[in-house]
Amino acid sequence: MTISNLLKERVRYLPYLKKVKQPHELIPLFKNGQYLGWSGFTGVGTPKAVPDALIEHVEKNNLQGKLKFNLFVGASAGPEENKWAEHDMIIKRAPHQVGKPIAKAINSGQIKFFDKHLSMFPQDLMYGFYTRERTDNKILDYMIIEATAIKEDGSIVPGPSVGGSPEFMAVADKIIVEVNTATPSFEGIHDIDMPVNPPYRQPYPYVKVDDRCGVDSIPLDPEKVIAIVESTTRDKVPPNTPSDEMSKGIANNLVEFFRNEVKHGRLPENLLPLQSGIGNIANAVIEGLTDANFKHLNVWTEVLQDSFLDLFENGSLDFATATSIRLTENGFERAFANWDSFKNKICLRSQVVSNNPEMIRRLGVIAMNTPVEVDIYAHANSTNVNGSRMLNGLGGSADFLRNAKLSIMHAPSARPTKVDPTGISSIVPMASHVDQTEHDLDILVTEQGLADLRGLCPRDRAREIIKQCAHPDYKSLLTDYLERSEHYAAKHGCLHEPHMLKNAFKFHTNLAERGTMKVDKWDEVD
Ligand SMILES: CC(=O)SCCNC(=O)CCNC(=O)[C@H](O)C(C)(C)COP(=O)(O)OP(=O)(O)OC[C@H]1O[C@@H](n2cnc3c(N)ncnc32)[C@H](O)[C@@H]1OP(=O)(O)O
Repeated sequence: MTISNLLKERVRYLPYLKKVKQPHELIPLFKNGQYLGWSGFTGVGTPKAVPDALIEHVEKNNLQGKLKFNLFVGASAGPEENKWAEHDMIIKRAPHQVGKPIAKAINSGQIKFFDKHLSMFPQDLMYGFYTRERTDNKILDYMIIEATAIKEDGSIVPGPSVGGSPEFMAVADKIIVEVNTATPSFEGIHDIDMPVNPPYRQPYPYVKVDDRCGVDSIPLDPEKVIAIVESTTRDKVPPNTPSDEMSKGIANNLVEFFRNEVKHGRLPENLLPLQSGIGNIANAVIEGLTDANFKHLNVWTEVLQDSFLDLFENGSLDFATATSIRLTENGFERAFANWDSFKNKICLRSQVVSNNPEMIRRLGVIAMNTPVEVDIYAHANSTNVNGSRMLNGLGGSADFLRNAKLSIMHAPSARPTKVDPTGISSIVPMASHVDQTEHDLDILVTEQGLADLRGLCPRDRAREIIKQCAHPDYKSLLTDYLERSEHYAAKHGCLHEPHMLKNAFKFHTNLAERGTMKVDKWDEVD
């Protein structure tokens, strides 16, 4: 078959050129029930050509629900996994996903999804934890990895994400490489630690965000590679919602807090390495830091979103390391336009390193993530609306929030429903699902204010959260809940973290029944 010049330029290990195939030629390899690993993290660096060819095959032959896979990706995979969900092609999925179709398939029970700390998922997969039911001793049947180049020794240069690819490749029976010739080569920006299982694992030696001690491509046994496919589709990340008064309010409160920490000597003037989560609010908070005039900032995070480009461009940010650069199309254009200077200021690592508790604690990272809700005692829900509807998954939020020097959660104080513009309070009496505990969180911030929870007992914490962070529509309701709970608990000798269990989820049941968390009255307790 003809091989494009672009592909020949990118594939520098010549024996692979004999393995170049069209995606549809690979269809017979795929059988119902197989275990697949994909590269990618937060919708970038994922394979596209082979997953798309499989969708076409399923559509053409009416195989929906008959050709299904156990699918593992470092984090979310973008439009392809959503199309697979729509075509009922996924049996099991882990550890994180984003998109309405896949969330719908999970919440309808069609896909068996489990979410796991992103620092742990790849190693646990390697341990064979998730394939215990297999009788053939295999872990992954195929790993499909997107590369932006292949070096002379056959090793793989990933694109804008590393994610779990090193571990997935290590345990894959066979590997299919999609070489993306539409995106520039990312050669030189990766620093990859190859997986080693206990008892032989060594400490990660990084003491600064820009340290490099790994390799710049993923080595592999070339015999495992069964096909090279050219891919000509770029990653497509939807635009972020522009920041508004609410997100600017959150950012301002945070900036004031950081300045005060610097003033009191608890943070250096250039702060400490920042981690910022995913989503619109996280993006807007980083936007807010752009105007704050901090200098020589550093970033140790898992995902870089567009707003980090502004921090680089205005000279506030010296260096950023992550496992994924999840830029919008416009963001990638901006990055590629200044690629030569940009690529020296970033480094992409595998997710077991970017999210590693050892590194996060050693570097004193400042972690900032968005919850679904936080309760008055600072237990936070990052994943399940009303305790049961999965949004995206835990992701790396707990990797960072458990181990950071400062663990910060930021959220709007209220969100709208169809019937009430402030129908959902982000502060609730009891979290309907807990991902981050009271033992993890230091700071909670909304556009209303910032609650510093360090060293406070649960009841003081509750008063601080209600006073500083709750929306005015909910302050008196939450105070009423707290005071009634204290009255009830005093009688029963359980005043440490008082609750009225009968009423603890009244906000949530009211929301389900009436579209608002504004409770009319509490159930009697004695
Ligand atoms: C890859 C990584 O792991 S990055 C590291 C951090 N990772 C995480 O924190 C993972 C968990 N967190 C998340 O997935 C996100 O931060 C979220 C979903 C909690 C918030 O995302 P944002 O985009 O900032 O907030 P936003 O307010 O737009 O909410 C997103 C959706 O969740 C819904 N939602 C959020 N909170 C609630 C709530 N309490 N009740 C009902 N719906 C809610 C919103 O209505 C919105 O739904 P829509 O998409 O249908 O409009």
